[in-house]
This record gives sequence, C-alpha cells and structure tokens, in this order.
Amino acid sequence: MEIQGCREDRTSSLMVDFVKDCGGIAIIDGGLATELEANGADLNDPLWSAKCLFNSPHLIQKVHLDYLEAGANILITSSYQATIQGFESRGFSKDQSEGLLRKSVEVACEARRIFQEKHVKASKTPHQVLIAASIGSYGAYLADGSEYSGDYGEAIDLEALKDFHRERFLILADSGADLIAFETIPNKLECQAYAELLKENDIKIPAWFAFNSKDGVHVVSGDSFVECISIAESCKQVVAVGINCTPPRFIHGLLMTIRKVTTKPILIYPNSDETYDPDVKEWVESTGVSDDDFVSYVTKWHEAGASLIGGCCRTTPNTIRAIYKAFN
Ligand code: MET
Ligand SMILES: [Zn+2]
Repeated sequence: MEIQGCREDRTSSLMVDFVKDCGGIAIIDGGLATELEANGADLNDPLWSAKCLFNSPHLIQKVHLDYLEAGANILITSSYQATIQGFESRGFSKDQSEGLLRKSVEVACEARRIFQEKHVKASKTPHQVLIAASIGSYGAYLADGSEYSGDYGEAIDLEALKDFHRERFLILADSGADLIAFETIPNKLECQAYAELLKENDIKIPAWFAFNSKDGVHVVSGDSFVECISIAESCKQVVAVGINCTPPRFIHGLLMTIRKVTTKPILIYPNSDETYDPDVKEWVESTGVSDDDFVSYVTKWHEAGASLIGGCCRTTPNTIRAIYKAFN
C-alpha cells in the first residue's frame, strides 16, 4: 500500500494526480503560527513560527499531527519565516541555520510517518499526505508589515529579491519535501523572482504560488492579480496557483478571475478575516468568520473551481475538520 504520498516522479502532473487520488478535493492544513500560539508558543519575535524550530520543535510536530487528524492532505512546513539571514542574526552558524531549515521538513515528515503508522496499526487506511516546504516573502523576513503592503521601496529590485531568496530556496528544494509552497506573495516583482529562480536552477521539485489580497481585486501591493497569476501560469514547475491569508469574503471574486487565466489546479486557504497589526505583531479581534461560516463558503469555492482548500492565519484544526466533513 502506498501511503507516504511522496511520488518518485516530481512532474507537473503531481498536483492533478494528487487531487484525483484525494477524490477531487485535497485539504490543505490550517494556520500554523497562530495555532502554535494557541498551543502556548510566544511568537512575538522577528522569526515568528521559525523560533519553534530551535526552541520547541515538539509543538510544531503536535500542530502538524492535529491537522492530519483533522483530515489535512497537505502539511505546510514551519519555514515560512525561517531564513539563513534571520537565524544568523540570532547567533546561529551557517551550518546550523541550514540545519534548522531542513529540520522544518523533517518535523513535518516525521508527523506524517507517525500519523500513517498509527492508522496502519489500527488497521485503518490513512489518507495521503504531501509535505509543502513553505517560503514566505521578503516582507515576512523584514517582519515590518510589508508582507501585507508589498511595498519594498525603490532599492529592492528583481535581482535583490532573487539574491535574498536563492539560498533558502535551494536548500528546501533539496530537503525531501514534495513541493515548495511560495505563500502570501504580495507583489508582482516577488512572483517574478520566484519564477526565475525555478527556471534558472532547473528545479525538479514542483511549487505552488499563493497570493494575498486586501481588496478582492489586486494582490496586496496593488499589482494586477491577473498578471501575477499569468507569470505563475507560464512556469512549468508551478503545479497549482491561488490565494492564501485573505479574507474569505474576497475569495469568490478572485476565483472567478483566476479561472480565466489558469489551467492549473486552484488552491484557496484564506485567513479567518481578522486583521494583523504589524506594530504590536498581533491579530486584532474583529468580527472574524466562525468555522460554520467558513465552511458555508467552501463547497461554493469547490464548485467554482478550487480543488485544494484549507485555512491560513487564525484558522484551527476545528476549521480543517469542518472542511473535511463538508466533503466527506
Ligand atoms: C502570514 S501567512 C502565514 C502562513 C504560514 N503557513 C502559517 O500558517 O503560519
Ligand atoms: Zn496567514
């Protein structure tokens, strides 16, 4: 029985095949950093969730396992805000920093192994699981809120972004993950940088591109959503495109736009519609969306063409369990 979910051929058909194997809808996990906080981690730190890689990896494994038990088919690793630059600025050596990046994938793979072994021992068939190695934006590394403005200033050009991302990207591409998840992409320049890194390095591992929006029309910088999706569309290693960390109420309109410009599987993992305040580095309670409200959207998104659905910040294993139930 093939239970790992890692396929030998990491080709462009990976996501189409995986979604088919999952019965037409693959469930992505929910918020990682915010769920680590719910489990007691103090992430008020420029490294955010990556801090747990050296100070509480057991918590990361627990949250991954909670999402698998809730029904997730895809785990996104804790490398979103993990960078060599960030770790070095905290006194880690280069080797140690690279080791911490690899560890983010190892912890997720170990959670998958534990989950699948437990189900096999109980004579149940575990669901398939892919590990997506997260890469957050340059703005996430800056931890100054620019991941939600996409404004990096004049000094940051395409080459600067490629130089910033190259090393971590190459390490994660060779880490044993099934794919790379470029998440919360705030502007067109960063999207181009990722596409060029994939092409120039003839990377075999597939990737997905997920953008965020705060007006339901553009990516957060104000750049054209259509142009960003089109760049991803023209990149053969990109196996899915879509939206993350965006309020659920914007998703349907954005989905209608994406459908016109892509032939690739579409992924949607919104946040819970609360607002992040970069000054205090906290999510500000607002109306938010309850798990029931969230789930009332998901079948509509699926009907509208999304085949990978999960949650981002402030969604929880309960959100993912509710999504799972909506489709099973
Ligand atoms: C700001 S979006 C964060 C995405 C990341 N995968 C997380 O859930 O922590
Ligand atoms: Zn998020």
